Amino acid sequence: MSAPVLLLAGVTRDHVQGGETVHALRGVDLAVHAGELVAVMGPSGSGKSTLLHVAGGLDSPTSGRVLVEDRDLATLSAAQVAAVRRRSVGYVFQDLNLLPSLSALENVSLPLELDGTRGSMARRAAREALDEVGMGALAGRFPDEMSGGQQQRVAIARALVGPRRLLLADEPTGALDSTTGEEVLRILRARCEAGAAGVLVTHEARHAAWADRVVFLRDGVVVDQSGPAAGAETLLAAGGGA
Ligand SMILES: Nc1ncnc2c1ncn2[C@@H]1O[C@H](COP(=O)(O)OP(=O)(O)OP(=O)(O)O)[C@@H](O)[C@H]1O
Repeated sequence: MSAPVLLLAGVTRDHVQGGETVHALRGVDLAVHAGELVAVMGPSGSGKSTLLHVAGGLDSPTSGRVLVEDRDLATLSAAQVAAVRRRSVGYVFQDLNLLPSLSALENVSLPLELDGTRGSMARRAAREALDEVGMGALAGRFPDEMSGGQQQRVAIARALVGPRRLLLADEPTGALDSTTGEEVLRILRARCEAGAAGVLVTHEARHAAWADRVVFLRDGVVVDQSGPAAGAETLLAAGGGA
């Protein structure tokens, strides 16, 4: 089997808060391969967001190794990690963070332009990403001219734009209605089937059902891993759910 797109090996992350140390991750091992969507579930405070931040180079582990496309982030300079984040990693957060003064097309092309891609090429890639999420016709709209669901799709297009191979989604369906939420998951799933590796943090078993595998965290430890829907339901029934 080829090397995983994302590999966490023995990852710990301690946060110091008010003189106390919180062990947010305590020895997590996780490999996510191309074509795979992995759901991460667990009670509030179990370390899900910390895991996603560490996986995407937004935060550094206290110990252990994080490899993205075979590059060990600990061996890279801050500038090199930033380049990995821009080129290889797409984040979808609940908080959309679209820039209000930019159109959908400009919001999506911005990360590429910041990375030095020529304007015309960046806009072409942005158009493709907007088409992929069914927003091509609204490329000229500004965020306040779009519904919440449309804005979320633009945020996803921004995460997908260019050849990113690792998609990290933290409760990406947020406050969306269930139809729009399902559409977001369908897009993530399709991108994984096209060759990306995805990690989806979710509290909902029916969202985890879109994943190939469910990883269950409790107190910063992976307590179980299983197949899709049935696995998530079983784990929740066992009392792990938030
Ligand atoms: N920057 C920080 N400083 C101090 N403690 C933190 C920080 N970030 C997270 N923590 C703590 O680490 C633990 C794990 O937090 P994390 O946000 O990763 O959990 P989570 O599973 O994503 O929770 P939720 O489902 O509520 O979003 C919690 O105890 C949290 O309070």
